[in-house]
Amino acid sequence: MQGSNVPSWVLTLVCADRVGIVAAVSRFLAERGGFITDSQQYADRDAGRFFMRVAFEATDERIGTTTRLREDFATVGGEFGMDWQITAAADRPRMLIAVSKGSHCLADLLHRWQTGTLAIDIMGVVSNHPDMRRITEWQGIPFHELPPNGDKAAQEEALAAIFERTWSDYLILARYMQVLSEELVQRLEGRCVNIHHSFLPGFKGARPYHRAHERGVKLIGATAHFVTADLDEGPIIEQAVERVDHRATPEDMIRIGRDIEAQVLARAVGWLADRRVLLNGGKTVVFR
Ligand SMILES: Nc1nc2c(c(=O)[nH]1)N[C@@H](CN(C=O)c1ccc(C(=O)N[C@@H](CCC(=O)O)C(=O)O)cc1)CN2
Repeated sequence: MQGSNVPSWVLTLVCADRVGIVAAVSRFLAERGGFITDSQQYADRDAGRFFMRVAFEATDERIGTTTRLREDFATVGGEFGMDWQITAAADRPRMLIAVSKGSHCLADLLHRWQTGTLAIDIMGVVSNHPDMRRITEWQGIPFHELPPNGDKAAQEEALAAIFERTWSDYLILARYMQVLSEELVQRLEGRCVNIHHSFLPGFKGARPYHRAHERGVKLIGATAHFVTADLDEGPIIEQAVERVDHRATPEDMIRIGRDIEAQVLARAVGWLADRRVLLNGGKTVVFR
């Protein structure tokens, strides 16, 4: 089998670390003519946990279908107590995007999706303001305006209902400026990612650029992280910084920060789409 339409898959796994994991995985694939195109692994010695991502493709019919692969791999997974996934490389994750009034991260994601450089399906955009309706519907994507601020329960119930109704895999907070309740965060555990406009752990919460300016920092940045109930404390997926100096006003920092935020969030979403991000307690393993 040759060429780009060769059936291909990504296997990711996390399990207690021990001898023989890589051998078992590679034997499983070799027995079925699985051709490994990329393999990365990491042993967290402190946690005693092993992480692995293997991209592989079929060389003949022996490998079968995705369903058959999953049925067969369950034996290996069970033997090692793995938390594993096998996903067809062509399967694009379904993303629901949340935004408030800032367009820069949403516009960047929409452009990358529209130009095919971000392999995701955008199921819709939800917002607590009407401002982003035009840019969203212009791309032919459904826009959902949530109940107004102040009725958090109604707002969150509507958001959760859209997430479930669209069978979304991830909720991307692309500058969505409402703090999600613990109940909603638990409902979306490991499936909700936020872009915070600072280089965490510095300047959590609101108005980070003004506080950074007040502090006189020389670097500003942005952080993409999984969302937990604790504001801006979730496992970090990606970060980046830019140099600033004494002449930079808060407005300059906000302007410089927009580009950093958009790039960091797009990289994080791209790695999620490629199944390159694994949770490791309060941290992540990212097989770039
Ligand atoms: N449970 C969580 N929810 C959210 C997180 C998070 O980490 N955990 N990140 C935020 C995004 N964010 C910073 O990145 C952020 C958003 C909002 C606020 C805030 O203080 N909001 C005020 C209202 C502001 C407004 O209406 O404009 C509030 O909710 O009272 C701080 C940080 C997204 N949600």
